[in-house]
Amino acid sequence: MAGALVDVKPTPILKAELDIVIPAIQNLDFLERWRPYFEPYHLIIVQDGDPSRTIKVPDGFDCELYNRNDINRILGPKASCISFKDSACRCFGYLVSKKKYIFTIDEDCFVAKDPSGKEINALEQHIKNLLNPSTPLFFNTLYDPYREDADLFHGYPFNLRGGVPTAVSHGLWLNIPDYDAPTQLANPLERNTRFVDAVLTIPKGTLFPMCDMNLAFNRELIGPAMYFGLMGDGQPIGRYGDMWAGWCMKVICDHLGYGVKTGLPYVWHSKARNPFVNLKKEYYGIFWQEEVIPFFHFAVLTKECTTVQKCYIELSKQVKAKLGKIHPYFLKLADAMVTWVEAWDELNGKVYAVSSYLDNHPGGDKVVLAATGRDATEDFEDAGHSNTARELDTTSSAIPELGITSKNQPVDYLQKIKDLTKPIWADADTWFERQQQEEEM
Ligand SMILES: O=c1ccn([C@@H]2O[C@H](COP(=O)(O)OP(=O)(O)O[C@H]3O[C@@H](CO)[C@H](O)[C@H]3O)[C@@H](O)[C@H]2O)c(=O)[nH]1
Ligand SMILES: [Mn+2]
Repeated sequence: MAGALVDVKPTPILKAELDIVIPAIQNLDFLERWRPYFEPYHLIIVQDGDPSRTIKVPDGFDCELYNRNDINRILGPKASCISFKDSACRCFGYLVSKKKYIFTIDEDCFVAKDPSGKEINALEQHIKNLLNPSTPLFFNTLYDPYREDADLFHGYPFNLRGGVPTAVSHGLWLNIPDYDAPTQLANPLERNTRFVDAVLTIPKGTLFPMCDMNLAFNRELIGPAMYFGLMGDGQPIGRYGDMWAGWCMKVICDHLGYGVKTGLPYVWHSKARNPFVNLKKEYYGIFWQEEVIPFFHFAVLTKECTTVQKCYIELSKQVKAKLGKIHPYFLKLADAMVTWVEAWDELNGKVYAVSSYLDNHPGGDKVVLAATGRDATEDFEDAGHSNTARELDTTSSAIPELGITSKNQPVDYLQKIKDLTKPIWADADTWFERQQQEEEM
């Protein structure tokens, strides 16, 4: 019966709903290794560095490639917000994509194997993570309850068992870990050989160091927050783009009631970079992060922040006011955050956050996501949100803004238990003995 109570959806391939974004400074021969997994998908290659160089992509892949000239042509003056000579440039791919989901991977990451020697289909696991809810509001000690072989533990509140929509799936890496330069210098030969078969929701109110080597997200839910900042050429800092995005994204997910998962899938990270080169890029970040992280811990978004864009603009104001004192760089970064949102809205239109939809469209309206013009009403209801949420009385255990919208959710689960176990009630007193006999045979 494991898993019977928590509906585990089969994993669709989503090839028409997902783009793969890869930042590149060299030929993408690594795609040959991923061909069985990536070939059905559309790739968006963001070529960094000298635009006159040619990046070769193996035949047979459906892809579009953008170099710096393309970025300048498409964004005009707003191109100033896209980093140059840093992997943070990849967020341009999130901007120009028109799909619901994004998977981003580095070109030195390959297919990993699990302890049994079986290849890991990283994309399939990310899709599974994104399509199943997260549990940021109450920690499930058996990890991700929405996996085939797991469920919600005794004592898990029934009115939270529906979980919340998952916005981000943060995968991990075997072999070369994503260490900062000082840690790498102190442990030059350390390799990550530990495969942990778990997916965890990062609890609400907890930040984490997001790594973009093996990352997937729901672009319609959280896309406008996935800006990787001003890194690399012309900037005092580099190699912090993914972490910056992770801190902004997590504060916004916590506010809007979305979940962030980390754990499976693993990829094989093949190359360590020169720690001395990395140290030069990271240097300021190592000191600034000790002040930036408390800033995000205590950042407050008000109830007027009902869309990702509004949250992001509010964060940029707080960055300017509170981090500008650390270094003038943060004043520039705060402006770039606004430019990014303007570029996003210019290319994609506004994307509704779930709770904002409830505020702006009580009962009955369709949920049409302007980013893609897609009617997302069904997803919206599937994710446990219902347009009738506004009609719930406030005495119910429902917490609409946290994505818990159905006051009869506890009844749903209890009713499900009754329905699933009905056959047992017929001969309850002998059922258990029979189970034990069968297990002993
Ligand atoms: O200037 C650059 C450098 C690299 N790229 C592309 O970005 C990825 C990652 O490059 P690389 O593997 O050299 O760098 P790592 O140190 O392993 O990067 C990881 O560490 C963090 C840096 O912020 C981040 O979490 C990971 O990306 C490759 O695809 C390069 O081609 C680039 O575009 N521009
Ligand atoms: Mn790498």
